[in-house]
Amino acid sequence: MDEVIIATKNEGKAAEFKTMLAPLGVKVRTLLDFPEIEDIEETGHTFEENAVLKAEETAFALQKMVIADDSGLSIEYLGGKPGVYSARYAGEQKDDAKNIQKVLQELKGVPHEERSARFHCALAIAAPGQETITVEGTVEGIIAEKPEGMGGFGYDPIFIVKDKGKTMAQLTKEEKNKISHRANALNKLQLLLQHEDSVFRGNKEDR
Ligand SMILES: O=c1[nH]c(=O)c2ncn([C@@H]3O[C@H](COP(=O)(O)OP(=O)(O)OP(=O)(O)O)[C@@H](O)[C@H]3O)c2[nH]1
Ligand SMILES: [Mg+2]
Repeated sequence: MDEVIIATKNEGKAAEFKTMLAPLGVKVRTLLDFPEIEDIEETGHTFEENAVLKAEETAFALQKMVIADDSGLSIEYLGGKPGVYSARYAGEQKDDAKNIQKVLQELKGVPHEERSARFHCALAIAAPGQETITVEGTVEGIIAEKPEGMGGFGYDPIFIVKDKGKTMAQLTKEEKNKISHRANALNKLQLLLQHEDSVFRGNKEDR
């Protein structure tokens, strides 16, 4: 494999995949390099369903193997919201600052011990004529009272990583890319792809 296509238009995700895949020496391209591919409607009810939709539609359109990422934040107190609606939680225009404000407003006055949250990342790898494979990674956290830190993207400034006591946006890129939901999912996928021949033979029973 000398090239990987990530079916995302999210610049934050694209940058993280490029950094995390750099040690493999493969060229990483994203949908930012294929502007002709239109937005894919994310009609699934789970991160996994949406990752599969994005991966399969893009693999079909490009006739190549692609990886898609569907990810988001689940907050226990909000019954799992914003969940699969994370990108557009505060409105159709994806706006990270407005999404953060909406979450903080909804958690106003909620005590620290009831602010548990989890980031999810579902990855799907699809190729024309082959069975799609999915993996999921998570990381546990607590929603902060106010945004802290300048790194990352999305909800990172309000997500205190449980094991670090800092927000995801206060971690260095290297630290985030070691412990993030996306890093966990990608590690699982890499383990599977080490057996690429059998995985891509196309039959689950073979694995
Ligand atoms: O603080 C964060 N740190 C992260 O590491 C992270 N990963 C995902 N998210 C949030 O979840 C949405 C994904 O939605 P999503 O999977 O549909 O992606 P997207 O619509 O932005 O791009 P695409 O990949 O679909 O093209 C994003 O927009 C973010 O709001 C994150 N927030
Ligand atoms: Mg999306």
